[in-house]
Amino acid sequence: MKLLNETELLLERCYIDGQWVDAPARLAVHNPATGEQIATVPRLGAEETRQAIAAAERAGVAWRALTGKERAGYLRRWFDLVMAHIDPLANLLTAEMGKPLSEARGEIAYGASYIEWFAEEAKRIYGDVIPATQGDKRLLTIKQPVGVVAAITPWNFPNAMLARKIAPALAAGCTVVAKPAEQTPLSALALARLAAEAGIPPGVINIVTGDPVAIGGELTGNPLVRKLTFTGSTGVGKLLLRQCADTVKKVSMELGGNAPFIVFDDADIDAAVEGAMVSKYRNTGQTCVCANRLYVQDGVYDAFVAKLSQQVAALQVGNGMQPGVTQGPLIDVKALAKVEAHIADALAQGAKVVTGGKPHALGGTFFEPTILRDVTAGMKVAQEETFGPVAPVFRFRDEQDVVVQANASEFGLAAYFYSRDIGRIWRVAEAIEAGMIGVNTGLISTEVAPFGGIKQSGCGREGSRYGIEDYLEIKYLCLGGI
Ligand SMILES: NC(=O)c1ccc[n+]([C@@H]2O[C@H](COP(=O)([O-])OP(=O)(O)OC[C@H]3O[C@@H](n4cnc5c(N)ncnc54)[C@H](O)[C@@H]3O)[C@@H](O)[C@H]2O)c1
Ligand SMILES: O=C[C@H](O)CS(=O)(=O)O
Repeated sequence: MKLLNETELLLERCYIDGQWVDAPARLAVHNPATGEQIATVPRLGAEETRQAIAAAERAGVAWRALTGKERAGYLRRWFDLVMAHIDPLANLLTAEMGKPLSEARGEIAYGASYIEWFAEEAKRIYGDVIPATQGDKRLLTIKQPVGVVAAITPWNFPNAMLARKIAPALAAGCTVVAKPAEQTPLSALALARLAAEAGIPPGVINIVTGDPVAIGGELTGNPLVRKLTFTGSTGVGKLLLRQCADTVKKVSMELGGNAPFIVFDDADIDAAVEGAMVSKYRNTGQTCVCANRLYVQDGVYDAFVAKLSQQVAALQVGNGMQPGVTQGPLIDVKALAKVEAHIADALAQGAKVVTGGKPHALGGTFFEPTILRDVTAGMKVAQEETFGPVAPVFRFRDEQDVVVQANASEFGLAAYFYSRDIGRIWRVAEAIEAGMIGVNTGLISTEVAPFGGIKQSGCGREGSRYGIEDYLEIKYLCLGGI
């Protein structure tokens, strides 16, 4: 296997129809830890997107004609190449997004696990033979690829969110035109470089960087695109849903979250603190499944806050490339301003800072890991996704009270709770309105389980044996005259 170095994986051109495409108009890519410009990529628009869609349409003819096993072979080689390049890919990811290198390596392996998973699922796309109701008929179904898929992805997991979309699409026989977030295009371009190295034919994967509105307008309006898969904020998701309506596209939406994290008085408090740390502060609190609201029963509230505070104090804030750093910078000044606004709003309504609460002494977009106590439902930290290292800790009285509080959100992506009472575990797991629930754990994401939300956190599922269905159409065949 030929290994590419970091320079070969740092692409500053788009990938369309197997060609690396340049353009004079540029988008700058910055390292959020230092503010330095690390690269520029083409600022493309609707015309180049049209060309990419046409290329995907052309490539789809041969790609869908392959057997599932043949497509699996390509995906397997791509997986092997991604894992063989985990170090340069992680360096690129940390440079453009800021997360600590250890988390970046974890993300590369996590994204690759979806490629591996769907390399296997590609061989298991089954139809049905249906018992006919008339003697001269034979009924069956077959599953066929949707066609050209548009993928739009966020900056917080620039590798894994794209792999989680391209892998099932290609496994199903679809082709893809993807637009990564303008803050973090390099991971997507590096993935495409390795896909080309794996022999995935030109036009099967296309990466377009540039003006999100112009590119998104073409991806959602072009009738050749038969499906949109989006991961990002609920606001943008709603806009894209509306834009897809005119051509009635299939859609998958992985949107915002506001996860409740509940600690009952019968919980293992040390385990709950450990779970809160990973759920709240992973990726510096910039994940869609982060604990956004921590609810602790009255009897263990003070003990939990004290233990959590000790753990938070041990977090190391800094440049993600430095050994030992566990909290990187926020992605940009807009994200920093939102965190500050949420804290100011909470303090104005009576909350107290237990630890942190202000921008870090390092400056830039670094922020002190924060715990707030005595918070209430009317605060922004309860109603909105903070998307930063802030843990607001709410009190609650009893099971019924906390389920009502937890469900008082338009979001329903992830939720977590800690209890050692099996009856309570079943009652609360069935009552909480979320697509995914962690019970006595703060880390739930895996390629083998269905990832996705309900309510305004989205529709569809990624990963698991369900994830490929969103890229397939079921065709019913009725054979008469038998
Ligand atoms: N549910 C999930 O799996 C999941 C995963 C990661 C992030 N998210 C959510 O994403 C949000 C943070 O990511 P973000 O700030 O990148 O979200 P965002 O919605 O601002 O951007 C996401 C993507 O949409 C693009 N975009 C923005 N406006 C667009 C438009 N008008 N037309 C077309 N494309 C457009 C952006 O360029 C980016 O590529 C949070 O709300 C987080 O919860 C959800
Ligand atoms: O932020 C969104 C990601 O989906 C988080 S996870 O890595 O899949 O848990």
